[in-house]
Amino acid sequence: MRISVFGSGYVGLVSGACLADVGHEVLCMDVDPERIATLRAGEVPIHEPGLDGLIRQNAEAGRLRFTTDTEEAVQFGSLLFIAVGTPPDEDGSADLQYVLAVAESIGRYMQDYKVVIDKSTVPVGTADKVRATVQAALDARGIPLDFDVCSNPEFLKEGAAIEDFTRGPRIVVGTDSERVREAMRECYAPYNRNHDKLMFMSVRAAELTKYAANAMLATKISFMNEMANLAERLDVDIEEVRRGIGSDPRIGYHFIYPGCGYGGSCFPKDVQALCRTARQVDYPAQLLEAVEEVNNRQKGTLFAKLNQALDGQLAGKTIALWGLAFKPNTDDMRAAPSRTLMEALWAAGAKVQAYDPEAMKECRRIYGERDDLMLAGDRIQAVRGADALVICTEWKEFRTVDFAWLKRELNLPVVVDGRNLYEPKALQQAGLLYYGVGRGDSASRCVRPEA
Ligand SMILES: NC(=O)C1=CN([C@@H]2O[C@H](COP(=O)(O)OP(=O)(O)OC[C@H]3O[C@@H](n4cnc5c(N)ncnc54)[C@H](O)[C@@H]3O)[C@@H](O)[C@H]2O)C=CC1
Ligand SMILES: O=C(O)[C@H]1O[C@H](OP(=O)(O)OP(=O)(O)OC[C@H]2O[C@@H](n3ccc(=O)[nH]c3=O)[C@H](O)[C@@H]2O)[C@H](O)[C@@H](O)[C@@H]1O
Repeated sequence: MRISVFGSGYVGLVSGACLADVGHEVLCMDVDPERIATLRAGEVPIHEPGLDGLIRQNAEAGRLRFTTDTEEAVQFGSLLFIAVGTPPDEDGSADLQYVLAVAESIGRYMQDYKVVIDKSTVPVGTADKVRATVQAALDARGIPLDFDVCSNPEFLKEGAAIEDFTRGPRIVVGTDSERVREAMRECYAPYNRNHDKLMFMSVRAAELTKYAANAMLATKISFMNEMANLAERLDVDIEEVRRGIGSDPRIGYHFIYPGCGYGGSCFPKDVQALCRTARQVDYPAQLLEAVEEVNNRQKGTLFAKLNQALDGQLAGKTIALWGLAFKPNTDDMRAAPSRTLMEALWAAGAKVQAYDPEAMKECRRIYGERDDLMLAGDRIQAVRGADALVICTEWKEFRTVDFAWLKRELNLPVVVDGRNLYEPKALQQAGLLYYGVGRGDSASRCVRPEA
């Protein structure tokens, strides 16, 4: 099939490359000329494991192309995927301007029947707005052309995006049209061989399914962070509790890792947008509002622990920071807990020596050159001369540490572990003061972020 993808970010590029890989002819379009030039030069503007190779192979095979030409992209595909950003508006609701700009272009340039597919995460009712926008542009041209709009939300995770796209448990399609059902069956047939993963439903149900999935996962995390904070005050190790509840298949082990709060481009904005939708229909979503509140508080927890460990004497101190990305295997720092921590440390007059395996360039782009930020070449350099160490991201290379070495390097023997990577006893035996999240042995050192 001929497929155009509007928006060549995480979702657009991964979807485009994966669909090309199973034999479709794909044209990825983006309004950012630099991004398209980079892609045409054979480079990938984001860090996503496996994506470089997939793009290269399919571009070389001529199945995957890139353009900034909207008209060409509208006319190329019979399936037009919208995968542009839906950032939060000032009031927290999803900003649909990019989605509707694509819809307007589709109406302006289409010459024959198209299936318009909303892959961006959009509030319930957006497909109607997309349909109205395409129709208005067609009406302005005075051309009666047929088209359908469906919802096909994306559930991939950054860092495992290709695996999630190609082997995800379900493909949700919201439509009431048989013609669309057939087109989507054909599009996803190569991913739908062993058992039928396609789930057809109403457009509005598909739109809400996406928010409900993210809200559920975010709720699990905030719930566990709440339990961790409680465990800390009750002298219980939350890691024992996590294993205890995860073994119940009704609960499961996924998404119950306590930590320094969820970040990324999606959970924070999607929980906020769903709260906003709820308020618009006069239903204050108390649970969701609390999920967000707990998360915001949790993001302050590392600073609070460090501040307490250093008796409020952060001014002039140098803090080593391992992990800048909002999670491992990505360079993405959007809403990352590391940013909340660094900004609080700077405000308190401390310096940061940071290292991340992938996000150094992104950190430099966000914060530029500053006297209170040293970007280290590796984790060892980040620790050298520092007073204390904080871990914000659970990259594999941070899991194994010689604690005796760490004790020798740090001026003060303080380690704040925002991802519970270590066994408290091992650090304590090495003479380090260990602060995890909800760890029994550090229970006496529980800290209220707001304190
Ligand atoms: N990042 C993720 O892991 C996931 C994101 N989503 C959703 O998918 C959507 C896209 O997210 P990302 O790929 O992360 O965004 P992104 O910010 O990485 O990429 C969006 C791209 O769209 C381009 N763009 C903006 N206006 C355009 C237009 N009129 N025509 C063509 N391109 C245009 C931008 O230049 C940018 O390159 C969002 O709604 C997001 O919530 C859904 C699942 C996973
Ligand atoms: O809509 C989206 O964009 C995507 O949002 C999330 O994916 P992503 O944000 O890439 O990353 P996650 O692995 O879900 O992690 C999000 C945040 O939660 C944190 N987290 C995750 C799991 C956990 O147990 N504890 C925890 O604190 C991570 O550290 C990270 O900061 C969802 O997992 C995807 O299914 C969804 O498609």
